[in-house]
Amino acid sequence: MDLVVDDLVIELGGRRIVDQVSLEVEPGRRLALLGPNGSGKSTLLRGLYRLHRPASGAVRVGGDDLWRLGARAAAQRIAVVAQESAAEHDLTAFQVAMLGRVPHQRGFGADSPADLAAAEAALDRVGALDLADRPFAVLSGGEKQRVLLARAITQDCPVLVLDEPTNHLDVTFQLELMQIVADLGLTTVAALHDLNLAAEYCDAVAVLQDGRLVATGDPGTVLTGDLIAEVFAVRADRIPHPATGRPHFALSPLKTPTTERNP
Ligand SMILES: Nc1ncnc2c1ncn2[C@@H]1O[C@H](COP(=O)(O)OP(=O)(O)OP(=O)(O)O)[C@@H](O)[C@H]1O
Repeated sequence: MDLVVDDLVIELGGRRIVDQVSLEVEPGRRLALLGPNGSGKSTLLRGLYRLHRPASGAVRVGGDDLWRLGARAAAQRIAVVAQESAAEHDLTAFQVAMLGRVPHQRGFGADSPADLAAAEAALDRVGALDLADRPFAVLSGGEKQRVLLARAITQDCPVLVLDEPTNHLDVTFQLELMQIVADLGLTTVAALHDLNLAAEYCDAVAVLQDGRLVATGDPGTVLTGDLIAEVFAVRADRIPHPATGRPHFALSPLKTPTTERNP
């Protein structure tokens, strides 16, 4: 299922936070949303999962306007791994994973054996089955992140939105999570801070600066040293990843301390 962002504007507190952004993610492709702190990544993502209504423009999923679809139908199409919300606090990890089934259920107490099996399989897939009976609130940041990914998998949607999914994760699970996401084969948009993870695991990148899209396309084409210097104010020396051949970036300050000390 495709995801189209069409001239989207989101205004909050009287400020334009997302400024006329247009994007298209084809079915099964993965887009990394990049940009400095405060550039509008999370706000744009919230526009994709119906938390912020556009001031103008539209988000279409599978050809349908997100706001015409309604909340339940939208939650059957778009699953989200965002920073945790209060909703999970009194639940066990298993119950959090089960929340993914809610958009597919009618009425209360309708957990079918298939729903329970889906939650169990999702926890297993993210290596969190041993956490199933533990209260979500006491889990570590990385453990919570696994369970929230399990909930998104349980939701069984064609589109997946992730907001900084590798936050809190050790390096092993950062790579594991990106691989799990890639293996799901869903239409995916992920806000990432790590340029190397973006270049390694995503088909395309979109770079935001001050709420505006400054570049979009294939990571190898878009992520030039000049673009990275301009947007992030760091020097990026690009090398092919020794194992995969994908673009890899060695980052350093634009003015290195060595240069300043030894002019
Ligand atoms: N509800 C709100 N009301 C007013 N301003 C907001 C609101 N939410 C976000 N903003 C502002 O919008 C701007 C973009 O914030 P956003 O969280 O989308 O950026 P981001 O790119 O995700 O940043 P980070 O990388 O630091 O997570 C910031 O200046 C922020 O203060």
